Amino acid sequence: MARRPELEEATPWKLADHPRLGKGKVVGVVVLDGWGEAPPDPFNCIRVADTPTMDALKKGAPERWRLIKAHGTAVGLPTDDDMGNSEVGHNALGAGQIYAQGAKLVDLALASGKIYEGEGFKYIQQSFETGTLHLIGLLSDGGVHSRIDQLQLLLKGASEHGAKRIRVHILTDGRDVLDGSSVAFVETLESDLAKLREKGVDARVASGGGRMYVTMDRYENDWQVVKRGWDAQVLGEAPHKFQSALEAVKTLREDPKANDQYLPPFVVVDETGKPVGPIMDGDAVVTFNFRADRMVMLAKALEYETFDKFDRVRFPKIRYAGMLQYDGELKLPSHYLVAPPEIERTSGEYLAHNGIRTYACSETVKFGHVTFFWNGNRSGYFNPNLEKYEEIPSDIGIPFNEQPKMKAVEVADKAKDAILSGKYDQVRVNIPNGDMVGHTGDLEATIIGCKAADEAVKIILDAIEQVGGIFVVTADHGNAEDMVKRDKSGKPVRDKDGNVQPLTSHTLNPVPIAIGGPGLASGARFRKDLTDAGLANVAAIIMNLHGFEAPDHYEPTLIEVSTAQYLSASSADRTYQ
Ligand SMILES: O=C(O)[C@H](O)COP(=O)(O)O
Ligand SMILES: [Mn+2]
Ligand SMILES: [Mn+2]
Repeated sequence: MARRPELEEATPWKLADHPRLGKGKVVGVVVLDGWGEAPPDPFNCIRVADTPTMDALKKGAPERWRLIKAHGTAVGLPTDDDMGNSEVGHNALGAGQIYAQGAKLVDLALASGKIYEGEGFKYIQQSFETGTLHLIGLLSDGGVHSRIDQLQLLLKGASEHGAKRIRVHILTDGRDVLDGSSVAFVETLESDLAKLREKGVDARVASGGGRMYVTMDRYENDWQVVKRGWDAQVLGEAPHKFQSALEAVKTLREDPKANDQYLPPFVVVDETGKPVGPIMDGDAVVTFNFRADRMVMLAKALEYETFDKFDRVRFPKIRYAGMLQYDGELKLPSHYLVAPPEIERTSGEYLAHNGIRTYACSETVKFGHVTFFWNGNRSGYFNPNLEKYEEIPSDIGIPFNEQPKMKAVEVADKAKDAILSGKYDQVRVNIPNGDMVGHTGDLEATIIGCKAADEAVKIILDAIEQVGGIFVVTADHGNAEDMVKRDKSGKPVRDKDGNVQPLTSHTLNPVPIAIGGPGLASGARFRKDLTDAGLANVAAIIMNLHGFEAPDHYEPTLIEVSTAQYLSASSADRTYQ
């Protein structure tokens, strides 16, 4: 969606009072990451897990529980075949509006050719005569952080616009796509690069590694991840050396414990053992991921003159552009190929203008989700006097199936303290387990993670009960509710030995939303219409619960307040209402 400057002028920041819902109640907002709704099934870890709190919300108060869409066009993705993800999910939850997201904007810019006319491309183009163009990013068709078809178009377009020497630095996926799919993606890329070579462009893969071990850390959880990538991409140094990327990925996958997400770093070398593509002075670099969170750290390393997160050894003088600008507040990177969605007038900004005091918390791996993504990809506060964001350090250097409870209870305890403190009107958290453990593909661990997430919800709901507050519990997209690769009819795919393949990715499923708490007016319930509603409708709900009407340009609220002070579920059934 285009920038709408008219909003700045015409729309006041002051929100109208809600005619029926009062002010002054603490509102607890819980986002369960990767918690979708699907029928019971042995591969639905949420249904298998013991989740009494979430079950009570669903069964206890049917007028206050419903499903909302969390994927595809409902969250601004190109098609309804696109699974949801945290960036678009939290953007929609926080912004209350549906914006065409990075994936779509890049598609449009590539299709129209406008990408090559923009400032970002013209900037890197200045290096093409004498330097190399390096493309760094996630190699898959997951559509969450990047897409291989966009990389293919960019390779073609860049060579047609003057790039003579191109080096691709790949990050293998296995998280948004099936583990093991890296080999086929490398084959596709190698074949494209071979075609470019036939046309006289010196194009090769120069380095690689698994996304979770090389480069794609987020929220400064572990800079060593970025350093491993830097050493391979910039310095041409890695523990593994191969003469081609295909040989690299095939060989590294021979290790029985190998996993695309965690492949070790490698560099591609020539016959003499020399790396074929370290990043040098005078080169151009593009990070081709459109999603921000896992590219910001590398962007800082590539762009910031002063940098102390690890020893860069060499800081090449390059022309660097992101596929998008990843951080609107930091203006990072300063050059980019496609303008990001200008997510404006988020609920956080509105509520800050209306005096709402907000506390937000998660553990490191999801901290930016309830702050940065929630606020439309802006870091920092709208009003530091009204907001406090707190981060619980995540475990470092272990896959989350080894610690599936993660910091769920710690995050919930922080939220509880914030709720009981009387200092905040909104207490917002992200509970990561369903998603982070779900991405490991480990069913047993995911079941433990879902139980822990449910316990965290209970801690928060109990605190809300204690202060007479209101809660909203929802999720950003599915993951843990479907953990197996399925055929078109929905049956798990089994190999000849009867084994299934774990599904590590998100899903297309809707997510639940529940409202309640002693502070919620007794006639408040979900409307029966708007059956197609999605995550973007949640911001209006939250504004209502703070006693405000949502602005007209927001997706509509899903709440109505009936005059008959009656809810059909018997209160005996209701643990929370
Ligand atoms: O970055 C990741 O971990 C995955 O690609 C997507 O997961 P998220 O959208 O839940 O962060
Ligand atoms: Mn998520
Ligand atoms: Mn996820």
